[in-house]
Amino acid sequence: MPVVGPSGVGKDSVLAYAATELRNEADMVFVRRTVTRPTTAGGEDFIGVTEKEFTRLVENNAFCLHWPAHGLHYGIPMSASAAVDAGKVVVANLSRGMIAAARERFPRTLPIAITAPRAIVEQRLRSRGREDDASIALRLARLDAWQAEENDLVKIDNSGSLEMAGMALVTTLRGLAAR
Ligand SMILES: Nc1ncnc2c1ncn2[C@@H]1O[C@H](COP(=O)(O)OP(=O)(O)O)[C@@H](O)[C@H]1O
Ligand SMILES: O=P(O)(O)OC[C@H]1O[C@H](OP(=O)(O)OP(=O)(O)O)[C@H](O)[C@@H]1O
Repeated sequence: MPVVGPSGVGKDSVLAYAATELRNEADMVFVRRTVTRPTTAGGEDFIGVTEKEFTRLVENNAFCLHWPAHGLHYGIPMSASAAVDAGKVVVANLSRGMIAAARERFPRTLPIAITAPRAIVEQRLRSRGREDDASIALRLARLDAWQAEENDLVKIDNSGSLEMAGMALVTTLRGLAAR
């Protein structure tokens, strides 16, 4: 299931909360993304590769979905596709622009949109401290890149505590696993 929303809204934090809460549930898989960012950058648990390595992985069909955004490349490993085939609920931080591709490849896709007002997103990007001003500007420029179709997704408000949004994601995922 794609977890989407603008950079800085809290997708990785909410995902990490849910992953911890659901760690003993064998039918849930939280995907580790491959990103062209140094592994030392911190934040989400990701596989850091160079641009060259990423291109090689694309050529070798190592990703079921991949996309560029704010100067980086992001990939979802093919193992995620195998987990979907095995009937697991597979959860990954995705670009909003990849929802259509995800739906095409995985018909049961239900996007989960994490939301918060602009001022909160901006403040979170700054306090995260991982990006410089230029990188933050690229992320803020994409804030309104996409408007959710109300019927086609689940929305989770992350303007309050992480626990509230995290538990909302846990409840949503448990509901999907029970379908
Ligand atoms: N509910 C919350 N309350 C306070 N801070 C939050 C909350 N959710 C996320 N954050 C903080 O906001 C920043 C951006 O969150 P992150 O999970 O990296 O966002 P994204 O994955 O959407 O880019 C991080 O520093 C994180 O600790
Ligand atoms: O097309 P968009 O919906 O704007 O998304 C662009 C990228 O930003 C999001 O990642 P994330 O927020 O994790 O990026 P960051 O950690 O590099 O800021 C999302 O998962 C994409 O990789």
